[in-house]
Amino acid sequence: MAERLQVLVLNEISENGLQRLPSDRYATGKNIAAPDAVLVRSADMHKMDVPASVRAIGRAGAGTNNIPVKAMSARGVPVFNAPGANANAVKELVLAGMLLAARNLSGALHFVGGLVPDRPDLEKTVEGGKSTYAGYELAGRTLGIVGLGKIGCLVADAAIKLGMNVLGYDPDITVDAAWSLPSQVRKAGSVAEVLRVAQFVSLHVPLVDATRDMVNAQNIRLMQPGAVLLNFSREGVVSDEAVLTSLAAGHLGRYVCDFPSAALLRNDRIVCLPHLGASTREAEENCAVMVADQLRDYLENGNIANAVNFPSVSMARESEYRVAIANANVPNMLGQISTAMARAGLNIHNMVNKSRGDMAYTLVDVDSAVSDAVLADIGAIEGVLSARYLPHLPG
Ligand SMILES: NC(=O)C1=CN([C@@H]2O[C@H](COP(=O)(O)OP(=O)(O)OC[C@H]3O[C@@H](n4cnc5c(N)ncnc54)[C@H](O)[C@@H]3O)[C@@H](O)[C@H]2O)C=CC1
Ligand SMILES: O=C(O)CCC(=O)C(=O)O
Repeated sequence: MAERLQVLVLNEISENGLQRLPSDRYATGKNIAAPDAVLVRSADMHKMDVPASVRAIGRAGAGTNNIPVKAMSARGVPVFNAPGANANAVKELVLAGMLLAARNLSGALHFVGGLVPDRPDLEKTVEGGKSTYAGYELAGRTLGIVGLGKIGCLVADAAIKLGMNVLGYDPDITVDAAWSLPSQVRKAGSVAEVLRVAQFVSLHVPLVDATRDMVNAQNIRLMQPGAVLLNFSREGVVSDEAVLTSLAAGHLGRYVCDFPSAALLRNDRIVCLPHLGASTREAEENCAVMVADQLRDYLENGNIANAVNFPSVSMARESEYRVAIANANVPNMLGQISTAMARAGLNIHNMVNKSRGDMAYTLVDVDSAVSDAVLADIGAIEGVLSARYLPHLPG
């Protein structure tokens, strides 16, 4: 049996996903010393020395802020994610979050949890206590969404169906996302406008430099008195300090978030969930299957779909002998690569080259086997970040 590809699995990954990596070709597990690839959910890979053997990283989810993407790009290692695969799960939890806030559900549940079962006045206590938890309805209220990607668009659609008014802000909205939005969604021109107008504000952006502290001490003041802020994006997108100050001043009504930092605990106006957004059977399976399929196609065929740091590249196999090269997006790389191949007497059968920002990626199918020496020649070209030989596996 040919040597199996080694996949280090850093978190619990749905079995349905792991099964996409058949055991005759792949070894998967938590204790793999020289992995070819890594499968991860939320584990913080910034704290880890990513072994030199790693050729690809698959994030079974959306956000990649737990992965050192820049360092991986410099090594020619693509980081795959699973766009949209957990979006419905997050959308449903955002709806739950709005209802938790509007109907005072966490306080109400706490009240009921404290009732004494065999007291004869139980019913009276329930009826007497309930007025404390009276709330308001979502229909007719305004929801502002920052980030109209996979999740933001689903939240917008669901909120419209619940009778809410929706406005959204996303300066880089994709054409597909814009097409998917209900026509009733109003376009906002800034985060400030969203904060000013909406009674509920839900954030659905990645954590990057530009979104860090997106809601902060300066702009939280723009929110309507009693408004609800929902953060299912990431810790860091909202300033905890700004939230605590605004809540203490009686300005912000409630904060609902999926990231329970120490500062946010034990505050009855804050609803903290333990990063549960994507924790449904369906989302875990969708993410794991999508990312395992992408990893496998990359490891075996060099094809790339849904990498956050590489262009999408796919070429049907027309030859048994394929070379995959990641290189800096600078002039004359293709010339040097094809010269190295020609020197070795290799005839190019088919080829595709694409770039994205500083990164370029090339697949070359040749008519005969490629030696280690040719691969080393290509790898030695200045600007080549990685070069792999991918002979077609039988089956
Ligand atoms: N709580 C949880 O368990 C989960 C959290 N997430 C978080 O939600 C984020 C969004 O996920 P998806 O919607 O799937 O990603 P996505 O990539 O489909 O959408 C993100 C959107 O944010 C927009 N954006 C980026 N910077 C912006 C800015 N400064 N202002 C306004 N819009 C901006 C982008 O243009 C894009 O349309 C993820 O990056 C992750 O951090 C995602 C899944 C689960
Ligand atoms: O895998 C998880 O549970 C986290 C999901 C998430 O935060 C994401 O997909 O960005």
